[in-house]
Amino acid sequence: MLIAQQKFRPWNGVFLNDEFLSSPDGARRIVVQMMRLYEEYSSEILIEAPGVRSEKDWDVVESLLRERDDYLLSSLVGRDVVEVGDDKMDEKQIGKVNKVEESRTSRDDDDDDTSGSTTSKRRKTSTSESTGDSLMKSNLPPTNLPSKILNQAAIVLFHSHDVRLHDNVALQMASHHKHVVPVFLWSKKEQGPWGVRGCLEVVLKDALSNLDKKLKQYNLRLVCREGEDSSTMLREICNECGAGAVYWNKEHTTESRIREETYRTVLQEIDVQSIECQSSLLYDPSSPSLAAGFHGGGHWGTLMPFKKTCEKQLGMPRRPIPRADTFFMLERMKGPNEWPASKDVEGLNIAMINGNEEWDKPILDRFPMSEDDAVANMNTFFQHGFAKYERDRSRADIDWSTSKLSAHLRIGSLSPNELYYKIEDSNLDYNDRKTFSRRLIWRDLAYFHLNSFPMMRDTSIRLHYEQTEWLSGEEEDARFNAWKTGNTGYPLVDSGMRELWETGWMTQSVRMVVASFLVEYLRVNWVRGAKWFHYTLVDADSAINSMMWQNAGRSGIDQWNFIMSPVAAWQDASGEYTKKWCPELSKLPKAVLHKPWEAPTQVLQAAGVVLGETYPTRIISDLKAERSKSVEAVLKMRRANQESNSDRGYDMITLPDGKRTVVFTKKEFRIDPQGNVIKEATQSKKSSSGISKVKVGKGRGRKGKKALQKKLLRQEAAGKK
Ligand SMILES: Cc1cc2nc3c(=O)[nH]c(=O)nc-3n(C[C@H](O)[C@H](O)[C@H](O)COP(=O)(O)OP(=O)(O)OC[C@H]3O[C@@H](n4cnc5c(N)ncnc54)[C@H](O)[C@@H]3O)c2cc1C
Repeated sequence: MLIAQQKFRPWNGVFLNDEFLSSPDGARRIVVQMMRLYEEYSSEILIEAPGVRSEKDWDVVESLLRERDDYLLSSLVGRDVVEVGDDKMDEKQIGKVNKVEESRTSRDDDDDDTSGSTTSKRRKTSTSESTGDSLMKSNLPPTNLPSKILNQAAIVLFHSHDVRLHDNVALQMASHHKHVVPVFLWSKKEQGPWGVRGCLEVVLKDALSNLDKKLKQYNLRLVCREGEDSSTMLREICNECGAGAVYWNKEHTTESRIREETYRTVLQEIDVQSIECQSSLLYDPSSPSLAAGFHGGGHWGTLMPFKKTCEKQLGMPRRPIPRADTFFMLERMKGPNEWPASKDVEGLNIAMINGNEEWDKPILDRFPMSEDDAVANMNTFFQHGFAKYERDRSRADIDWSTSKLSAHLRIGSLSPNELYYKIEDSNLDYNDRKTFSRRLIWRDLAYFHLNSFPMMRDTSIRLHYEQTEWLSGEEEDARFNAWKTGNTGYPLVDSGMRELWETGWMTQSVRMVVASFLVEYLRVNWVRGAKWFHYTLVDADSAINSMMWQNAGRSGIDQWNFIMSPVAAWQDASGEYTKKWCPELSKLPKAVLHKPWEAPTQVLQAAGVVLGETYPTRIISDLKAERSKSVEAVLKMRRANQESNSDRGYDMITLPDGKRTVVFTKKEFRIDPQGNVIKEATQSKKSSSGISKVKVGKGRGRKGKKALQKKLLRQEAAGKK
């Protein structure tokens, strides 16, 4: 009717060409073309109210917007898109589960780490924020559901790794539906020992509450349900909303994999699509495939080979969705006509504080958990710490020596892709930014390890290390209790453990000191330390935590090739850190602050310190003797497991595909077939694997030595295949 009216009584000053006036299809084509053009130039479209009066009119507008978006996606992503809204599409083609994988951009150049500056130039040319361009970089796959399903509600599940609206792939994908229902399902029972508990509950609750507030700004909300079994709740909520699809971001943990499998089954039973996305890591940890043996410049599953493999096999990480796009998505998104029943976030049985203790306050004061807080935190770090990260990152006494973004990354209030490209697009020289950038690859690596060894949270990856003898009984309990309460008598260790208890956080270098102390000197099994950390950390992440504890406990893919001294305390060169967390020592001079037992009596008196009264005496005093016992325990276990010993005395482990591989093993643990520690000044003439005689001792530079060691390992790995 409108076309006929415009043909015969056109509005003044409005030109409509013949194609537009020829038919509704012609008009639609022109409108979509114009919308594309606006979108390309980032112009916002205002929809005039008199023209859109009813639900039906609005449906037309939405279908136009979808058509525009799908065109942009198909042309930019450069692949065939199933027409959104094409009901003729055979529904069987859709498949019950649409796995939304990271799409892969091929890179034929090898990103050698040393060539970082050229890489950075190449990356920096591609930072245009124009919508279409960024959609291409973000590589979001188009939704390929027929309009029948798109016209039904989509449920978007939020868990504990993706509590954000921006750069949330599941939410972005679901936004193609007519109605969207954001949902959080909480089952305390399903958490288990490595799920959300302790301090993590505090930050999760705050993040959920802030998410709900933000959604309300867009007339949306977070529907929260609580019960024993989340899949039953999911089924109920799907039925109540008449949902056509459920979207979620995979969490990549051992328990989430089981839960997601149950969801898929339940949804299939009620004929609802499950759409799984990936948004909490740079790469899906099940995607890269590492060959056994000495691989790409390092042992299996270590950082640089992993990074290079990901880049080669999967391309560079996905670019984040531009913030403007998130805004427009939320502006357009509509909730259901009637919202399903929901609990308040505050009413959920998460981090319930009994009594007046308010132990959550210092945690939330330090780590407020909204998306805005995450961005503010990130920006402050980039202003004050980023440029000095290479130099200061081990210092616990310098503010912003590290980013303190771990809780946001863990809960997902900050997208790792956003942080990654904030680093990569910065003006900082490659050598000044590379370590910080690699921290995000470490995160991914931890999930790769967990994906490969699901039992690693409490069982040694080097399985034979399960036989290591640790301290036991009352002595073990006494040492462990002193450690966890910050009463070991070693000020740096106690400062770290007190900071952890009070605020849920410690910088990495102090985490290493306390972990090393527990394992190497107190001789307590690393699993107890890992459990305590998991309970007390704001960033408790069962993949990263166990990777680090396994390495500290020597049974991981890596072994720390150093021992952190509890006394040297270069992490607290000024002493301010210890003075803050052990205030009873604050009047001690710096020279004895980290070893008060060495202070003369008058110095202690002047500082008001009475060891054993105002501050504990040392729980162990002969550090050297304790360390020797630790080394002896490992050697004893290794001697009893010669079949896991390579020709050069390295540990061998079995990979998930059944292949055996060599993993780095500290020199002090390398033994020959007779069980003697290998003294490695000169390699033996020719080992059974055919390694030729090479001098690796004196007379070669550090680089030369490293190169030779690599060569030997390569030869060895080749021999083992
Ligand atoms: C024994 C031990 C246990 C740990 N447990 C956890 C844990 O449960 N959760 C956790 O997030 N980190 C853990 N870490 C790693 C690291 O200590 C923290 O990520 C870091 O201290 C957080 O502070 P930040 O955000 O200022 O880090 P930054 O130095 O600013 O690093 C930026 C981000 O990179 C990631 N990252 C940094 N270091 C590592 C690492 N070694 N491995 C993987 N990712 C890393 C984190 O997400 C971090 O937020 C552990 C380290 C040790 C030694």
